[in-house]
This record gives sequence, C-alpha cells and structure tokens, in this order.
Amino acid sequence: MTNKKNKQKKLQHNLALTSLPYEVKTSSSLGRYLVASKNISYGETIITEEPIAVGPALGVNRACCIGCFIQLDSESHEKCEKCNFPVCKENCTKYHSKAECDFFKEKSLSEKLTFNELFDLLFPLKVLFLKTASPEKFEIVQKMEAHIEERKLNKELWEKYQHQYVSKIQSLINFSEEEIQFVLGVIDVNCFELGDQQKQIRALYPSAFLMSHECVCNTRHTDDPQTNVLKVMACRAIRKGESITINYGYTLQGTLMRRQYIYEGKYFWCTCKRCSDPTELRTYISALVCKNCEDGKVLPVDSLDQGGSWNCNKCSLTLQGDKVSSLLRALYNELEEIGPHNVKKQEEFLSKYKNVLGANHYLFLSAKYSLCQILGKMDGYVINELSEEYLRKKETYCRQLLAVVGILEPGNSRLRGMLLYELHAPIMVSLTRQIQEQKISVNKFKSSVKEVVRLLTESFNILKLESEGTGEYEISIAAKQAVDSMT
Ligand SMILES: C[S@@+](CC[C@H](N)C(=O)[O-])C[C@H]1O[C@@H](n2cnc3c(N)ncnc32)[C@H](O)[C@@H]1O
Repeated sequence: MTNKKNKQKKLQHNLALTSLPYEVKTSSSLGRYLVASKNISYGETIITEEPIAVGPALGVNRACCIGCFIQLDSESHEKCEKCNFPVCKENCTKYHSKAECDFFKEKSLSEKLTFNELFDLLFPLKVLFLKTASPEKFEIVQKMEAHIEERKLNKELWEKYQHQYVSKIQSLINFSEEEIQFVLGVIDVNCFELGDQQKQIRALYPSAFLMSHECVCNTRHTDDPQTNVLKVMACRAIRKGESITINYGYTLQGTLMRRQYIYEGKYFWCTCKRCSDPTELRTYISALVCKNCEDGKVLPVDSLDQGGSWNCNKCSLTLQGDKVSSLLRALYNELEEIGPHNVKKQEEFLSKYKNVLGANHYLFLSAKYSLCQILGKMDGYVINELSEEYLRKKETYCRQLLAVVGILEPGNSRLRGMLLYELHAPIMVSLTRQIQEQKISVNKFKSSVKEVVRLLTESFNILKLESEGTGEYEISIAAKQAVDSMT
C-alpha cells in the first residue's frame, strides 16, 4: 500500500473513532432531539461530557460548600478567605470561580445575604455569570428551550420567580428581567438532577439535554461525584436511526401523576406507548382494587385524558378522575410522611390499603423498594438476624419489583442491578441456615448457590458501568467480591 493510501486509511480510522454515535435532528413536536447515527450496542457509552454549570439542587438549604456542594456537618466549617461564604476546605475552587468569588466580595454579599439566600440564587447566578466568564458556554445556554410563553401563562409560577429570584438578582447585578426569567426557564427544563445524600446538585450539560423523553427509554446515565462528568449509556441495543431517549420522570410512578409531573416541568403531555396504555404495558402499576366486585381492576378509560373517569374491568363501577387524583395524592403524602426507613409503618401501609391499591400499585412498589433496601441493613433488621418471614418478604418484594422493572426499564437498568444485589442476600442467608441445619442436601445447596452467583454476576455487570465513587459502583465491587468468594 502506498504512503498516501496508508495516511488516508489512518485518517478514516481516526475519524471513525472520533465520530459521534448520534446526530441532532429537529421535529415540530420534539424540537431538537438525538438519533443514533450507527447501531449502538447494549452498555455502549453514547455521551461523556463535563457540565456547563453546576448548582445546588432545589430545596437544598443546609450548609454546603459553595465550591463543590458537599454537605457540611456543622457550623465549624471554613469560610472562603475572600468572599466569606462556607467552603469545605481552604480554597475549594472547584465551581467557585475567581470571577464569582471576586463578585461576591465586591458586592459584600456575605453581609447582604444569609447563606441560605445566596444558596437559593446561586445556580441562576452561576449561569448568568457565564455570559461574561465563558461566552461560548452561554451561547449553548441561549439555544436551550426555556418555554417562556407557557411559563408566562402560569401567573403563579411567574410571579413567584419574579419575587424569589428576579428582583433579588436585579438588586445585586445588572441583568434584565427577560434574561433572568429565561435562565430560570432553561434551568427548570434542561437540568439533570445528580448526586447522593452527601451532595445534591443540578447541572446543565452541553449535549445530553438534547435527548427527548420516553417513559420507557433506551439510555441510563451516571455522573462522576468528583468531576460531575456525565456518562450516558445505552441500556439496550439502539438501532441506527432510532431516537436516543431518556426518562424525564420516575419509573415507579403511575401515568396520571407521571404525565402531570412531566407537563409541569417540561411543558408537554407525554403520549408514549406506556402513557397511552391504561394497563401500563400490562404491569397494572396504577390499578386500584374494585370496591364493588372486589375482583376487578379499576383503570383509566383513556389514560391520555388527565381528568377522565376510571372503570372496573370486571363490573360496572366508575370512579371520577378527580376523586382518583385526590386519593392518590393523599396516599402519596401518607407514604412520604412515613419516610423510607420505618419498617413497621411501611408494612402497616401495605396492609391498610391492600383492598384499595392493586398488588403492583406504584405506591406499594415504592414502599416495597424501601423495604428491600432496609431489611437486612437497619438496626433490628440486620441480615444474619432476620427471621425467615422477613427473608421471604425481602425476596418476594425484590422479585415482584424485578418483574415490573423488566417491562418498564428493559435492559441493563440501574434499578435492576440494585434489585438483583438485594435479592441475593435473603436467598444466601436462608440457604446457609438450611445447610447448617441439614434441611437441604449438599447438591441442592450447590445448585442454589449457582443461582445466587448468577444474580450477583448480572448485578456486577450492570453496576460496574456506574461512575467510580457512587454508591452503585460500590455495590458492584461488593457483588464481585461476593462472587469471587463463592467460586
Ligand atoms: C431538555 S429539552 C430537550 C431539547 C429540546 N427539544 C431542544 O430543542 O432544545 C426538553 C424539551 O424537549 C421537548 N420534548 C422532549 N421530549 C418530548 C416528547 N416526548 N414529546 C414532546 N416534546 C418533547 C419539550 O419541549 C421539552 O420541554
């Protein structure tokens, strides 16, 4: 081969390596969206990128480092030498840029605003700062969807933002009302909510925001806790030409509330295949128990009609849509009040509403997911001391959730990885007890352990794709160690 041909081949090879697995398309209903420009395989990374801007999550007003947003334990934390706001260590400059610090100091913000007030304004301020600090990043922000017209129609929200952000920011820095409301819209519509218990943040990314929504999507994502680099991966194979999608809502939430949540945050009514099907792909995750015949499932007649009535699939019972909404809201609040760490109260909830909510109801699944996570870990419920009854409950809940997640999050979903890990523990403890008490044969024990190894191996393969330093990645390591100790 000649030198020229060699060079050309090398160039083509490099281009193939650097070319993106997606292209940006536009449609009248979706705006811009991403489409696979080649066949993408299961687990393949589609996007890896750094954030344009990072800020605290909404409602986080506890003491956090202004540089990296890690939660600070006490009042004894350090303060930035210049601007006097809390930092986790001297000069934590990760996202506390010099320009920002100089501005805070020049305006003596620590004297004018409490830390909580600053924290509330911090993210919009950081995005607005990009205009001078990084015009190329601000240009990306300017092209993002802010849904200003729809937001103006929501007078309550508009006024609230005017009072909570616009007037306060304008008293500190010279930005127009229009610019500030635009940035607030961009943040609400395009942000990724990231982090963990220690650090709850929101971030804007330069490309990932372009993914359109689908309730049963084909990607999952993870962020690096140190750098906040976002990695978007295919959770199943994606064919060339297929949209690359993300779920803007929550899987374990029924269509009525999920659609409302997406509409209020993203300003469109989802009409995907899950939303259009009253049975939600035969998971019956929203079904109520019929109090008339006690046998049928009560489902929306038309799941795309938010206020529409619900009918029993076995008898003539009809419920008005607004009654169903109030019931679901009340039960959701009751579960929220219980919180995720109260075994007794969660169990009481499951028993109290077993004649109201269907067996797979999402509120039950939420309670069961909490129970799966705490049974075996919490004081009084340590795995080796769990009764056979609780071991069985944990196993049953995990299996029930896995069946639903297999339909609503097909592929290598993170939730599947977590559930497989939770499932292995009660099976293994129970097997160990049975062999010690000579209730099962050695052969039965060995074959059952193989099943446990299979669960752990799949969990490891799913969760190893999470970013290092995340809780899920730690679980992948634990799963691998458990497999190694059993084989
Ligand atoms: C994060 S942005 C996505 C990028 C946006 N399409 C753009 O052009 O900048 C979210 C917005 O995209 C549109 N969108 C995304 N998924 C959609 C869907 N499944 N149906 C209708 N609109 C959708 C909505 O306008 C939504 O508020």
